[in-house]
Parts: sequence; C-alpha cells; structure tokens
Amino acid sequence: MEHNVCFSVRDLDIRFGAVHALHRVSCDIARNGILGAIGPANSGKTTFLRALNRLNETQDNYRMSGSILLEGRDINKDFKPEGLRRRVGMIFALPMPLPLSIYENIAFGPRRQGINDKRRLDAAVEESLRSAFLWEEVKDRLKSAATKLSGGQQQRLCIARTLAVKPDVILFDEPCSGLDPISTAKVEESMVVLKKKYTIVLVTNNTKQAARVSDRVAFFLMGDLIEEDVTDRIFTSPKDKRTEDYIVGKFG
Ligand SMILES: Nc1ncnc2c1ncn2[C@@H]1O[C@H](COP(=O)(O)OP(=O)(O)OP(=O)(O)O)[C@@H](O)[C@H]1O
Repeated sequence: MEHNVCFSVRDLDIRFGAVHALHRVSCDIARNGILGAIGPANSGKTTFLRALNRLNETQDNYRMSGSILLEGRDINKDFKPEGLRRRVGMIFALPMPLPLSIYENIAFGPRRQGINDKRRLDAAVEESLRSAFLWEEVKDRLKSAATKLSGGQQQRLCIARTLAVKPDVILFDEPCSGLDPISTAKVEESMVVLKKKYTIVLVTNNTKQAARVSDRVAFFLMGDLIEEDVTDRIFTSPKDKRTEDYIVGKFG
C-alpha cells in the first residue's frame, strides 16, 4: 500500500435492486487532501460517498461487491458500522442540528463516548467550534437553540459536531447546495483548513466549487468513474472527451 493512501477502493460495484449505480470503480484517496467528486445527476457520486462509511447498506435491495480499505483495513469486514462512522464522519446537504442548545449539539458525541467531565466537554466544544470557524459568532450564546442559527451557521455547527468525535475522514455531500454565496465561502474556507488534519471527500454539483477547493477530482458519469486526477489536469487537459464536455457545460 502506498504511504499516503487513506482509502483504497477496488472494483466497487453497487446495485439497488435493478439499478446498477456504480460499475467496478477503483481509486485511491489520499490522506490530508480534498477529493472532489463531480458529475451530472444520477452519476453515482453520492452512492460512492455513502459507500465510504457504509450508509448505503441501510437501503433495501442494496448489493455490493469489491473492496474498500481504510488505512489497510476492510471497512466491510474489519469494522462495525458505528465504529467506522466515528472515524468517517458525514456532513449532509441539509444541516440538521439536534433540537438542543449549540453547546449540547457539540457535546452530544463526546458524551456518548463516555466523556462527562464538564471541563473536558467545555474544551471539546470550544475546540470543535473554533475548527469549524463558528466560535467567534456563537461563543456568547452557547446555551441558545441551535435551530435559531442561520443556515450557514447550522452547517458549520454540523461540521463542529462531526469534529467533536475526532474522525479521520469527513465526507461532505453537497454541503453548500442550500447556502448563499457568503455562507458557501465560509464552508469552503473551513474545508481547506480542515484538510490539513483530515481526509475530505466532497460531492458537489458545482464544478467551480470542486475547482476551488479540491486537490484531486473524480468525474462520475452514469455509474462509471471516468477519470480521477489532480484538479488542474481535470479542468485544463482531461484525458476523456466526456470529462471535457461536462466541464465546459455541454451536459449536466
Ligand atoms: N436507495 C436507492 N434505491 C434505488 N435506487 C437508488 C437508491 N439510491 C440511489 N439509487 C440510484 O442510483 C443511481 C446513482 O445515484 P446517486 O445518488 O449516487 O447519484 P448522484 O450522482 O449522487 O446524483 P445527484 O447529483 O442527483 O445526487 C441513480 O440512478 C439513483 O436513482
């Protein structure tokens, strides 16, 4: 295994009943970088992302073959789903804070891991909010309801909540699709800083976003991984004509 590989995906093939969502996809995902997954609707991006923390298996009619190794260990054989999802956190398109205070939203995960000491919880809450670039905006109202935050703040709260359980990987599933440009910029900024400590996979329908933040980009089309390469290469001289057509906006 190469030194810098976080995930190693081999011949990943996924079906939901009659729908063949992913066709023998193989790629490595490097540590401490951002892999952007782009492609038109129904190309398999989200299925690929959800495979990385075994969220697809909650669906009926789900079948997969192939393998995904995380730091050399098979995620489908060597992990329990809950243990895997602690290491591989996920941020969804719609931020969904718990109906609790800002503080309790962040403390929730550490408490479930058995941390009850107030000083340790306070420290975890502050550190996570700082890392998600939200601390300054909320430090004086940690007891107020998380649902009162703006959409962009809620998304950063969800990032903080994920960070509080100390994952290695963060999966982002179109995290900015419901956000205005300023909130989007803040989430993008936090991703770029977070990649220094975490491996990030970002599914986005916004190719410009992928170009702005990703180190490498994977282009999916109708269940195939067409190509995966450094971001500049994908946007300036892709190997496949279909990638170029998508990038220049001929479809999707
Ligand atoms: N639970 C499911 N049951 C049946 N089909 C599914 C299920 N989940 C996904 N699919 C199908 O798998 C294919 C790939 O979907 P996926 O959501 O991965 O695409 P995507 O590239 O993320 O699209 P979008 O950008 O629209 O989110 C689609 O045809 C979709 O309808």
